[in-house]
Amino acid sequence: MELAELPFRLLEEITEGFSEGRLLGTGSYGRVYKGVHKNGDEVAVKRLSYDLEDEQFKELRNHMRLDHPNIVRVVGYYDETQHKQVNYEGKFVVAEVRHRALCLEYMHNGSLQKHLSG
Ligand SMILES: Nc1ncnc2c1ncn2[C@@H]1O[C@H](COP(=O)(O)OP(=O)(O)OP(=O)(O)O)[C@@H](O)[C@H]1O
Repeated sequence: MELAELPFRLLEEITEGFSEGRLLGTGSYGRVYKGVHKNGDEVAVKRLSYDLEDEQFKELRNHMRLDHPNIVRVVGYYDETQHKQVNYEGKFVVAEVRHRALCLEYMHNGSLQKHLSG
C-alpha cells in the first residue's frame, strides 16, 4: 500500500501552525506535534529537522510502516524542497530548503519508549 503524500497546508492546519501548545515532545529526528483533523481524528506529526539522505528517509518511512501492535503506523508523509533566494556573503544565492514530516497514528499513552519504560 502506498503512503499518502499530504499537503503542508493540511499539516499546518491540524497542528494549529505547529504551535507550542500542540508540541508532544522532541525526539532525535525533530519535534512531534499533535494534529487534530476536522473530523476529530488525532495524529502525531513528526517534523524532521535533521537532514536525511533520500534513502534514509525512505528507510525510515518503510521501517515505521511495519504493522505491529507495538509500532506506531505511519499514516502519511510530507516531502517538499523549496528554493529560496538568500543573501550569502553579499551575494544572492538560491538555497534549497527541505521540509519533511511523517504523520503517525496518535498514541494516547505516548511513544513506544514510554510504553516500554512504563
Ligand atoms: N505516535 C505518537 N503519538 C503520541 N505521541 C508521540 C508519538 N510519537 C512521538 N510522540 C511524542 O513525542 C516525543 C518524541 O517522540 P520521538 O518518537 O520523536 O522520539 P523518541 O521516541 O522520544 O526518541 P527517538 O527519536 O530517539 O527514538 C515522545 O516522547 C512522545 O511523547
